[in-house]
Amino acid sequence: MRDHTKEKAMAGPRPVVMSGPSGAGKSTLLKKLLKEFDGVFGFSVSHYHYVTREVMQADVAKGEFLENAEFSGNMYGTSKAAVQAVQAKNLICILDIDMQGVKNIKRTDLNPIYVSIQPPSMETLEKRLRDRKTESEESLQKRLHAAKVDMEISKEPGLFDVLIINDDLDLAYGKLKDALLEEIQKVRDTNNS
Ligand SMILES: Nc1ncnc2c1ncn2[C@@H]1O[C@H](COP(=O)(O)OP(=O)(O)OP(=O)(O)O)[C@@H](O)[C@H]1O
Repeated sequence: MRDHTKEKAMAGPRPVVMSGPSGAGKSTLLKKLLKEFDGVFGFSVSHYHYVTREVMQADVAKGEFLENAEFSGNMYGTSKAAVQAVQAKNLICILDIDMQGVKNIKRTDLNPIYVSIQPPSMETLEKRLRDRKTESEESLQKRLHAAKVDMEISKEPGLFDVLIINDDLDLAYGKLKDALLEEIQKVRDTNNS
């Protein structure tokens, strides 16, 4: 059998997908994580691409992008190469992506840990989004609708490795840490060796 140990070591730590509806608490949990584990996590640079539309579209078609979107006529995306660059620095790359992004990344060989952050209920989600005071009524309704869809799809067996209901923040954070502990330890071990 071929020995893949070396290749894996060179690839670096597994990335982490953090998905879930807007307002579920992804940023809140991430902030805690970054505060507790300094120098362990990294972010892929989501860049505007100064390439022609044709080049970008070809890359998207080849599956080089995990996410791509278009804002005011510009195309942008998170590329696989950007994630690998973070891994090469021995950092756990955090990918805050939506369901479409999750499906795209499944088609790559990046092998992330898939985490879904979910609100305890639609009512709680609505309250949190309203209290956050970041949305207009229209955008709030849009997010609530998208959340319903997201909550349903997330239950699909095998789609996520861990599904965390963010009710009590400290409990949810504990679960997130448990899911990532092995990878965090690897980063630390590599740094200390
Ligand atoms: N466990 C919790 N209990 C109570 N409030 C919470 C909890 N987790 C997060 N919140 C609050 O809910 C709101 C939404 O959380 P947050 O902004 O982290 O969500 P998000 O998933 O990152 O949303 P978006 O995708 O829109 O950025 C925030 O105001 C946050 O302070």
